[in-house]
Amino acid sequence: MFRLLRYMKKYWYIAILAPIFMIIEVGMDMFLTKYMQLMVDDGISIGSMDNIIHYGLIMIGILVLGVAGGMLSNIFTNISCYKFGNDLRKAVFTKIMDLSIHQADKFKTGSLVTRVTNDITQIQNMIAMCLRGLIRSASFFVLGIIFTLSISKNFGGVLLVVLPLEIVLMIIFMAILFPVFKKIQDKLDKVNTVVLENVQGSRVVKAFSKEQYEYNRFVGVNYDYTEKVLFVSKITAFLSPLLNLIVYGGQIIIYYMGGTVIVDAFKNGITPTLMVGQITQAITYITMICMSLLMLGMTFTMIARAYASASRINEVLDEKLELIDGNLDIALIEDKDKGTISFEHVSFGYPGAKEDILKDLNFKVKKGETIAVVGSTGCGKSTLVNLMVRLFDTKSGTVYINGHDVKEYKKEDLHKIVAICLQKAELFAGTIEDNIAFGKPDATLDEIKWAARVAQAEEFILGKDEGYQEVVTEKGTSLSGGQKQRMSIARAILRKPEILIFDDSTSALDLVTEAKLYQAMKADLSYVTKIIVAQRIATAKNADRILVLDKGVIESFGTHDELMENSLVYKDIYLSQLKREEE
Ligand SMILES: Nc1ncnc2c1ncn2[C@@H]1O[C@H](COP(=O)(O)OP(=O)(O)OP(=O)(O)O)[C@@H](O)[C@H]1O
Repeated sequence: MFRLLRYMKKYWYIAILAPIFMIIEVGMDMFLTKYMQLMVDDGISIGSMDNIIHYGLIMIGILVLGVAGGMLSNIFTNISCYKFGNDLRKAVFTKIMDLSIHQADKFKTGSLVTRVTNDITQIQNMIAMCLRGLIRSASFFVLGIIFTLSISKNFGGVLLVVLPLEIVLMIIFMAILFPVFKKIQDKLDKVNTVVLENVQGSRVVKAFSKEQYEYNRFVGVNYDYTEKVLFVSKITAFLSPLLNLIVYGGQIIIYYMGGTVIVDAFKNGITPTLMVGQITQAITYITMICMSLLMLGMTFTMIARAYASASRINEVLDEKLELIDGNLDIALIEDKDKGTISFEHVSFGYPGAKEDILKDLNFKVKKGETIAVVGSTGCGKSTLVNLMVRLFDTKSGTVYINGHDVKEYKKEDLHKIVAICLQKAELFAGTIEDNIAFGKPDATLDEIKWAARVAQAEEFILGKDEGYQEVVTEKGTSLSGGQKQRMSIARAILRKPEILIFDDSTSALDLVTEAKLYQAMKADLSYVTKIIVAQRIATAKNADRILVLDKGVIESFGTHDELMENSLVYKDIYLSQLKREEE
């Protein structure tokens, strides 16, 4: 956990002011109690109005200083803690963005959300508690003991009984509670995971009428989480009254001891060594000491909870990045290599899978060529193109883009050269213009319109009430599947990459629109190398060459006519689709 405190380093000068002002507040509280005693014993008891006014004015001054100290302490605590939380959240988020897809899958989305939000809040609260509460409680505790003993050494005996009892009680409670904190965070992960899955997949849930099933799943994980949290609150609910019992016990003993001294003095006609005000003062201190011990206990509970959260955050921060950027200067890429792709002995398998999905692939693509990738579903087409944008690294062999191993590139540079349009069109909350300009925020409206025109999106965009300014939701519910695909195509085109990849990105377009799209791309993007993953032979047929994947290997690679002659797999797919169309 201490490692995470490095994010506090920048704000140490603000953080240090919080306990300083807190000590002022505590000091003033102590003095206030002292002046209350003087007010009783040296003012009210002897009927001196002058002393009452004198002590009253001092008490007002002390109060003002105490309140100011408390307020400033709160302000500095909050500033430093929120800034710490902000920086830590940024660091964890950045790390999450750098994780490979396998690594993100390993943590699960719901758990990553809990870590960035709730876990960081736990640490933030713990630091606030330490800056304010720990210093406050520790000061009250130490000063309380000193002030109590300064009234009468005999009260030390009361502390010797009360404090060990309280400490033992708290140790028992902590031992019960500490192991539960990690479990609470894990249960919260599960709640977040189910919520996220349902928000992301709400259409599927509705389409399959699985609302009740999903509701039951949510109720299950929510119940588990609530059970754990309730367990902690039930235990804590016992702690407070039990501690109060000990405090009241201590107060009764003090009343008894103090009362005995005063009564004995009256009986013997001598001046008592203790005054009424001092007994009240001792009672206040004993309560203060016990309460501060309770607060210390609470602080340790928060430290334990934050410790569990910190280890979950460190798991993310310590995750060794799989995809480390290279340092290639893309300005040095030779013109003859631009727009080329080459796979040399490339094999790839997903972690944990028994067999490789891609086995020893070798092929080259020239600048400006249009290559279609076909094959049965699940044969590895998306995996193949994902290797070109380095969403994963190969298990063996090398993928060359523009003549350089993809590992040599900085991710940002590689994605300037290669743009991919993923199978599932993802939109973000914002206008149509924002969504198209996502990959090139400085694009002019003319460029955006050009990209939309090539992507065959202009017509439907202009049909919207607000045109390019029409607001779409994150899930793009106001757009059809084909419209979303065309926006996502426009987004990739706008970047004017050297290599453009469509991963089954036109599956929702009718054949006429698809043909128009490829025609427009041929006219406006002839210099761009295009890789088109396609299910439909009608899409693949017009490509310069077609790569047929089968059982992880390249079954054949050639033009439509060549493949119709030489490739059994291609011919099979072609004939089955033709038959389906005829039927
Ligand atoms: N993240 C992953 N982890 C483990 N296995 C995966 C992962 N992604 C895909 N696979 C598996 O790898 C294989 C190839 O998947 P891929 O998506 O590349 O196939 P595809 O040919 O594009 O399929 P489709 O035509 O249906 O889109 C499939 O068997 C799939 O189950």
